[in-house]
Amino acid sequence: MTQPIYLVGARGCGKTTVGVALAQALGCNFVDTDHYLLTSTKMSVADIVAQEGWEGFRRRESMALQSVTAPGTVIATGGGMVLADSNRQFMRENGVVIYLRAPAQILASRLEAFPEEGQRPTLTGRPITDEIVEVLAAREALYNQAAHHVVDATRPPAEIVEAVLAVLNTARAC
Ligand SMILES: Nc1ncnc2c1ncn2[C@@H]1O[C@H](COP(=O)(O)OP(=O)(O)OP(=O)(O)O)[C@@H](O)[C@H]1O
Ligand SMILES: O=C(O)C1=C[C@@H](O)[C@@H](O)[C@H](O)C1
Ligand SMILES: [Mg+2]
Repeated sequence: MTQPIYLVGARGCGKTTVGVALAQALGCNFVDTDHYLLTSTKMSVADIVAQEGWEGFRRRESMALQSVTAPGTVIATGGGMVLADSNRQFMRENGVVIYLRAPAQILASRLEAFPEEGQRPTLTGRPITDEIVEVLAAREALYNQAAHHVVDATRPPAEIVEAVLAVLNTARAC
């Protein structure tokens, strides 16, 4: 597999968790756009949003997407990467896009257990469960539009990796 693999989906669907394991299984590199921004700006998502607003963060994450795109790489994107048409188009044209889909209730329980507020500042000002329902309703169509493949992300990470490998239908080496 030489084309980049982009993992998309809502906060808590497991893009980072599954991405690390998938890259290991494929013998690929792994990058995460949120982590890339954290290390390149030395600011958390909350810091960037406080200084530049969500608009500034979205601009930076679109640039990060282009910077991290490389052959033989599994790329965990931020939950809002699909919001920009240009990002969806870029991912579809430059690699294989996998939507890790899970219902709001499961996402909320994962995020309540590990909120990581610095990297996941509130998007709506509402409690996590309400926010996830609202955000998923607004974005589900965009995740589906972006994706070449949709994978059930409610199972344990190792099973999700196997499901992704099955849809990729490819040798496990870059
Ligand atoms: N398949 C899974 N089963 C159970 N827990 C999971 C699974 N995938 C991820 N988690 C847990 O859910 C939390 C969020 O996972 P992760 O950070 O990978 O999500 P993400 O999609 O990268 O979120 P974000 O969009 O905020 O970056 C973590 O605490 C992780 O351990
Ligand atoms: O769903 C979102 O809009 C976000 C998800 C995270 O991955 C971060 O990219 C950031 O907190 C925004
Ligand atoms: Mg992540």
